[in-house]
Amino acid sequence: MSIIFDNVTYTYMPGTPYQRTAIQNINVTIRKGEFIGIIGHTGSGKSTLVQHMNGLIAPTSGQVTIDGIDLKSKAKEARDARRRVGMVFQYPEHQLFEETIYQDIAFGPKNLGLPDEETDSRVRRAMDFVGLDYETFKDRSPFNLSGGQMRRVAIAGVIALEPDYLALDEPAAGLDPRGRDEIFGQIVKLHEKTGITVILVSHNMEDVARFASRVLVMNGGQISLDGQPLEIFSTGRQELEAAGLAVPPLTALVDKLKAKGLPLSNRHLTAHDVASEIAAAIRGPKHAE
Ligand SMILES: Nc1ncnc2c1ncn2[C@@H]1O[C@H](COP(=O)(O)OP(=O)(O)OP(=O)(O)O)[C@@H](O)[C@H]1O
Repeated sequence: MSIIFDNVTYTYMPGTPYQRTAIQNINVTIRKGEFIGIIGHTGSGKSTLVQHMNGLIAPTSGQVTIDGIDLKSKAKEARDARRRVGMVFQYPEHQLFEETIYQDIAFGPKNLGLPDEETDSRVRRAMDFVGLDYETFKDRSPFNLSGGQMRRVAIAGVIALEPDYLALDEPAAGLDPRGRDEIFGQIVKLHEKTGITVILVSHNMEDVARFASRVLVMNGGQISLDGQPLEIFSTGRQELEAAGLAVPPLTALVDKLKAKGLPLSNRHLTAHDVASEIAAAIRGPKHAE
């Protein structure tokens, strides 16, 4: 069970003066249950890559398959496969439009033709996952909420479709630190409880180091690094900098982690330790955790 990119290249507006190849010869397998972070400089191809995952755009050449099904196919099974990937875009709250929070979250399941009872239980489960109390919020307008709450409603709408894969493009963009923590806390909880595969695009290396068990670094439309957070943020440092990404000094961190005898393959310890050390390096010794 996986999403497989087989030699995928995508060119915007081919044959025009504006032609632009955004991703090139991408070969990557996203296995079920992974929590993948995708980082890279502006314009490196992150969004283009992610939009292939639910067939929103189709490769100019190469193939994307989900659980063995070619997404480009017109067959019903390909449509079903595309639905297995929930997509949360930047500022998803801009897509809220119903009068109540309930109606907004129920929109997707209803559109799938699910019976009211099933729709209702999905709305309840989705609200629970994003930490919105059903009775308190169901009849409220989605437009009288804080930025973080609005975003949670939007994410609940995607979760209510019960996808196997969840791709999020900068889900915390524009939120304050509390809002960021809320959103990421809910995503991590969802991942841990349901085993949903998460693909997280972010400019924020701290977030990626904290939550992802695998990191892909995009540079010039290609995947220049693919590995565990500790490898990427330490040994991959030169490549990160070549990709225009500023990385806090980590040599000391790596030595420290090695001295602690942390198993480099332990994803929780590794990712969490890297994150808190990065946070400490950024904030300075005064606020070190
Ligand atoms: N709709 C489009 N039409 C033409 N070119 C596009 C389009 N969308 C993206 N591009 C170009 O494709 C390349 C990759 O863009 P993409 O949005 O995938 O990068 P990104 O890494 O997600 O960037 P950001 O971090 O700014 O969101 C860029 O050069 C961009 O200008």
